[in-house]
Amino acid sequence: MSFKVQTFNQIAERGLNRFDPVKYQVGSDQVEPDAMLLRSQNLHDCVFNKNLKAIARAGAGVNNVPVDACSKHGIVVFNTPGANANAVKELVFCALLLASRGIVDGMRFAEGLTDISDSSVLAARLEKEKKQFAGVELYGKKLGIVGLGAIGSMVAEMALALGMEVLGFDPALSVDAAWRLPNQVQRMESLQALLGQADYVSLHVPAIEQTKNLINAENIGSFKKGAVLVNFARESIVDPHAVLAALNAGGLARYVCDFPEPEFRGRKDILAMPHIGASTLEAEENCAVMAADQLRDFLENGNIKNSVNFPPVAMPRAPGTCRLTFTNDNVSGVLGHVLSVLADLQVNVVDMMNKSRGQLAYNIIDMEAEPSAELQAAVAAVEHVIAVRLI
Ligand SMILES: NC(=O)C1=CN([C@@H]2O[C@H](COP(=O)(O)OP(=O)(O)OC[C@H]3O[C@@H](n4cnc5c(N)ncnc54)[C@H](O)[C@@H]3O)[C@@H](O)[C@H]2O)C=CC1
Ligand SMILES: O=C(O)C(=O)COP(=O)(O)O
Repeated sequence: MSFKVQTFNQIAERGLNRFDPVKYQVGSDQVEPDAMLLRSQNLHDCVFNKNLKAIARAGAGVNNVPVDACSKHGIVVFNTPGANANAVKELVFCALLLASRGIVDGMRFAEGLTDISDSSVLAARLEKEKKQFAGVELYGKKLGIVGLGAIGSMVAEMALALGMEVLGFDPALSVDAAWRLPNQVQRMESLQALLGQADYVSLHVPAIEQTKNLINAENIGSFKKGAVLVNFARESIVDPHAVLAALNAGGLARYVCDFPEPEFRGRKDILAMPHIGASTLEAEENCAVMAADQLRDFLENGNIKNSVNFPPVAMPRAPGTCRLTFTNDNVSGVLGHVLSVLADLQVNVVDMMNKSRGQLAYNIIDMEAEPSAELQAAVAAVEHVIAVRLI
């Protein structure tokens, strides 16, 4: 059995090395791939080949992948939850400091004194002027965190360790995420309430329909005067025009983000980085290894871990068996129909598993012996079956 994996973006070597070259052809030039492995590559206009079985996003956000269309074609979409969270957390720490102290302006000023060659004259000038670059401390200030998942919870821990008060808002918080959260985080009942109290607001929500322009012209007036907004989530979550208006009016003091816009250029109150939240050696390796391992287990065994559109499924393989997997619309009777097809072909089932998520159901069936050639086509012909594999 061999597979083709098409890669996009910079995928860490450690992840690529997880693919055994005997079984896998991996690279950006693969055509008709079984799977795709990518970071922020936009796949919304991509035409998927019939052979495509899975897409792995080495990272958290899957807004660059047409997940609904993938589900319709039975394509499993994976991400790597938490694998780059620490990298983002550390850059949020940096963002809080950049927004609070005269770091950028002070360094630019010092660099710009090129006409002074005498170090004691330079030191005297810097001492005289440094009052322009004084700032405030994070200790004792309130940080409001919107979205308390993998990144939000780490940011909360970090802020508490810095002596900040932490307010959190997350109406969709999972039980696992709630367990991870430090109990000093004060739960806010609404975004409005959080915005009204926080000195700093950091956004850590996914880019989905419900979070589009989450910070907008209507609620930007709710921020405390002089507050700082930090966005290392996605550009679509913040309306840039609302932010510019609030900065111009003196409501917001600073906007620090990972998503530059042309209108941001030249402004001292906006610090925009080139989407580097996850760009560390460690995060890139973590994401690539996790994504590659998830793809391998799916391609070789049909197991599914960390998918955003399929249920989690893992079944150990009994020695000497042959595995059938199929995806179907989540309606009654399909599994029974498939089992009767197997019975008609005199196939003995050794073990099986059936799980559903939303509109989709996914099944693994281990069979005693190598089935006859017509089995795959017979299962594919069953009404509501979307995709079938023999592995
Ligand atoms: N700048 C960068 O390089 C990176 C950006 N990201 C972005 O950060 C986002 C969050 O990442 P993770 O924390 O790993 O994801 P996560 O899935 O662990 O956490 C997201 C949290 O947001 C919450 N949420 C959803 N809708 C919400 C709403 N309307 N209001 C408040 N909370 C809401 C969810 O309940 C969940 O707890 C990603 O979706 C991605 O867009 C992630 C990694 C790197
Ligand atoms: O994981 C995420 O959601 C990110 O935004 C990271 O993006 P990247 O992999 O650095 O292109």
